[in-house]
Amino acid sequence: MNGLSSSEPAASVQPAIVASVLTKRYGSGNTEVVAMREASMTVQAGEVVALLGPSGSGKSTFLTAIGLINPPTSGTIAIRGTVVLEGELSRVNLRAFRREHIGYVFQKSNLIPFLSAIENVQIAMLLNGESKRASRKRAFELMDYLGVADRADNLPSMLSGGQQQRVAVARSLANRPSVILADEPTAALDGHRGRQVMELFAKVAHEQGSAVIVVTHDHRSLDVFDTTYEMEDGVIAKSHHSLSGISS
Ligand SMILES: Nc1ncnc2c1ncn2[C@@H]1O[C@H](COP(=O)(O)OP(=O)(O)OP(=O)(O)O)[C@@H](O)[C@H]1O
Repeated sequence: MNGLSSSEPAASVQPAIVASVLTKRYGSGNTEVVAMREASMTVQAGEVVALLGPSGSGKSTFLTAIGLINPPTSGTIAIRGTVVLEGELSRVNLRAFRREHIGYVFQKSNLIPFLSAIENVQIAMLLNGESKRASRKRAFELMDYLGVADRADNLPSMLSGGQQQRVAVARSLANRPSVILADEPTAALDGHRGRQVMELFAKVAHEQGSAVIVVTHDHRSLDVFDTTYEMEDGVIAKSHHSLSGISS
């Protein structure tokens, strides 16, 4: 008996995201701002997390650090068991890693203005080596799911802010990333559409096993999330409210 069996821990047992004691300083001397102070968070595959906090508390700084866009000054970030950043030092090719594993939805949709809505979704897949035909099919399905398929061939400038944001959400899901990060993705949407987008993130997390972190000010949709964190003055803490336990 060689002892190798299916009881061997699978790679998926690793948390999807482990952020450990992240600190971020902007500037120096008189103008120094400490935007994150020893912020830590572990997110499991399939978990959908809300990050709340007042303006300027460091939420975007935290999210862009996890998104490998804005490295922390110190602390480590591991994604699916791989240490990707140690302070500002990258341990992997960040651009390639980001493209393969991370979907990001910004406060503003950041669509490419000279590509149609569907091309904006498709391009994420084309860059990952997907065929034109398969990427167009999936882009259309995602847009249909988000209620913007009828605007597929329009340029972003012809779409409302909310429609642009839904295209951006479709784009973030295109490559079935293991980590999805969204910075106030529903700010431009009405309550109903906003809730739909939050529910979609939860569905993607639960069905595809993606780890999702959503920065939000919208307390009305908090029941959709598995875990809620609050950030204040650069410090992250798990929320005391047990949302699943709210009965009223
Ligand atoms: N590039 C930068 N240079 C200097 N200071 C910055 C920079 N980016 C952010 N900050 C500062 O860091 C702190 C945290 O900002 P951050 O954008 O992360 O907060 P936030 O919680 O996302 O805010 P909001 O909810 O308003 O988007 C703020 O004091 C901000 O002014």
